[in-house]
Amino acid sequence: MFTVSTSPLIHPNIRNNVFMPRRIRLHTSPSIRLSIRSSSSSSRDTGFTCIDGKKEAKSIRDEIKIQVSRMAASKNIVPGLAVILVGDKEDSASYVRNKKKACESVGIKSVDVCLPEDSSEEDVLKYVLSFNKDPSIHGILVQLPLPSHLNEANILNKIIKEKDVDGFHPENMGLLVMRGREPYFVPCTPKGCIELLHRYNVEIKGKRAVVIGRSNIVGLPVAHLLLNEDATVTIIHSKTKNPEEITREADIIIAAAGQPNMVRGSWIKPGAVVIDVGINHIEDPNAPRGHRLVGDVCYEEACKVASAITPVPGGVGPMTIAMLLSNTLSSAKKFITSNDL
Ligand SMILES: NC(=O)C1=CN([C@@H]2O[C@H](COP(=O)(O)OP(=O)(O)OC[C@H]3O[C@@H](n4cnc5c(N)ncnc54)[C@H](OP(=O)(O)O)[C@@H]3O)[C@@H](O)[C@H]2O)C=CC1
Ligand SMILES: Nc1nc(=O)c2c([nH]1)NC[C@@H]1CN(c3ccc(C(=O)N[C@@H](CCC(=O)O)C(=O)O)cc3)C=[N+]21
Repeated sequence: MFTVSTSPLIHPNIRNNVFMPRRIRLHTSPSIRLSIRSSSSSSRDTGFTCIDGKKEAKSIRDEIKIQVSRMAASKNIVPGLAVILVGDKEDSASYVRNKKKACESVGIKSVDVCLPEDSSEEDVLKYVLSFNKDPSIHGILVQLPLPSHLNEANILNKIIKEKDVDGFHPENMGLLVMRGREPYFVPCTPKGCIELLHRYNVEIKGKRAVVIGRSNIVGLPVAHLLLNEDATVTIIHSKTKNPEEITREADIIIAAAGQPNMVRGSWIKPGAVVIDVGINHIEDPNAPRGHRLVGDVCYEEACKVASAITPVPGGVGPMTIAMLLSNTLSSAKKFITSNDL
């Protein structure tokens, strides 16, 4: 069960450079008594809290917008993000569109390169190397997954770590998992998950956390972030036997398996906090376009057992984009500092 703290909302364990820069932490989310499931940011009587990622992401964007305009006024520098998309997968294209819109909303310059599906590694690398050198670009993102003929590692390794706002470069990942070291950038989705826990005042230290999934993008880095926050962490993957027995022990569950509705109500300890990272399109003849988005957690069941849960959509997804903007802004700040030296 979680201990209660009403104020301050800023978590005492936060490590400045790893999560949001302190000045961006101006949030005013409700402090929740997760342990007794009584007070709530939602209107339900049960004490259940729907963790509003959309709202938190908006407040982060508002703060970033202020900082971007100050940077433009005082230093004449506009943070720049380059996104490379190879192929025409609809969900990738839609993510890139959302990100572009978010950049525009805060005044970050966004440069998109859309390459055909049959592009060679050299075609992609040409852009990566050119953005590496471009002083107006502070962050580079290569949209994943890449078409199967391309070697993802070869391409991601070529993004210089100072512009690796996705945090996927092996050096950044290495620094993330080493004790006492800090990466240049923390991957956006994991960072967004932890940021939501902080913003809703969920205590992590000493709690049992279970992460479902061990991918480089989500599962593995989020497990290390939880460990850095002194949680006791267990990772479940596709070969794990009886996962529900493990999740039932968890105070915090982070589900990132890409399996629609995998986590049932019966998998969750009463009062646990559940972060649902999954983005799954399922067919639904009643939905406007014949399909709808669901997470990895069966929300209808989970909300009867958990004390708090992120919805899909409107949970982790918008936070991922907000963290990308935050990483891009920090990169531009570091660029200014290094040029001032
Ligand atoms: N909201 C957001 O901002 C984001 C959402 N996503 C979503 O999160 C989900 C995960 O993404 P990603 O990490 O990239 O996916 P991957 O497919 O790369 O990894 C999935 C992980 O889940 C594990 N897994 C798969 N099936 C099961 C199962 N039945 N039981 C236990 N573990 C299982 C896999 O295990 P193994 O290693 O053994 O194969 C693997 O480690 C997807 O739905 C994706 O769309 C992703 C990024 C951002
Ligand atoms: N290099 C790279 N970096 C990534 O961070 C990355 C990636 N590749 N490839 C794909 C995944 C997926 N991902 C999402 C981001 C936001 C939403 C998002 O905003 N979702 C909205 C819903 C959007 C909709 O309605 O389709 C929500 O959950 O509310 C979803 C998914 C980032 N990824």
